[in-house]
Amino acid sequence: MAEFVFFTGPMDCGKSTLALQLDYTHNSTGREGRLFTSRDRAGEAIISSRLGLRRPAIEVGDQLDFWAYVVGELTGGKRIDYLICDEAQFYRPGQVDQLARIVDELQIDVFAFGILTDFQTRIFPGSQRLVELADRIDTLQVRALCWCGQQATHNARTLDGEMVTEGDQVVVGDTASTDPADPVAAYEVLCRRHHRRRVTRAVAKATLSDPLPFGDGSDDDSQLWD
Ligand SMILES: Nc1ncnc2c1ncn2[C@@H]1O[C@H](COP(=O)(O)OP(=O)(O)O)[C@@H](O)[C@H]1O
Ligand SMILES: Cc1cn([C@H]2C[C@H](O)[C@@H](COP(=O)(O)O)O2)c(=O)[nH]c1=O
Repeated sequence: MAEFVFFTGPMDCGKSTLALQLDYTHNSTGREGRLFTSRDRAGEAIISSRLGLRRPAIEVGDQLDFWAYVVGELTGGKRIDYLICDEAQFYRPGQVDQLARIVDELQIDVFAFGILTDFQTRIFPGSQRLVELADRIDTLQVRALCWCGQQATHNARTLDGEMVTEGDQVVVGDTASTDPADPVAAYEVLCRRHHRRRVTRAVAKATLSDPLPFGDGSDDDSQLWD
């Protein structure tokens, strides 16, 4: 029975790495897959992981019809056993419906990877549809950490180290970007408490005399309430 799985977690938790690992594992057993992505930081039509792995992929623009693409390949005599779909938060909900149809009617596994929520803690429309339709939602096991040492569950967009609260939902960017000349937006993963209080690593460093990176820290930032 084919499966529709949504692998999710905050930025920088290893989703793209797992996507490429799954492709490698399935492909090495003789299965044929197709890789898709949307607006990867490394550029168009590429899946890149921070561990250095990179693979060419099909870029998912708004017009891409997964169903038509797969049916076209199959009727052209090609074989497809699975799809790897990275940055799936950027897919249109209708495209996620197409993926579910591919699983059910063509018996092709679909493995989708993406973040759930944006910098304002709102769910991306594509991720919402994935939550609604996937057979299984798998939260990644490599837990990204907030600067305080708690599990990072939220994605903050930053400017000069401070959290930004207004802006477009989609702005491609990276958690490692510290270069102000870097064209991509900067992001930082935080626990809910520090996302709510807008306490990024830089703010904590500037405000707290002794930020405790892995202590309990329960009241250390009480002065940082707005
Ligand atoms: N130099 C490194 N050495 C070991 N692991 C690394 C290194 N750089 C990144 N990682 C791992 O890769 C993860 C990010 O992987 P990536 O696939 O790019 O994440 P995502 O797609 O979820 O944003 C980090 O959480 C960390 O575990
Ligand atoms: C929170 C948030 C993120 N994005 C972008 C930033 C990155 O380009 C991707 C996430 O990639 P990753 O492989 O999971 O690190 O999403 C965005 O456009 N808007 C946001 O609010």
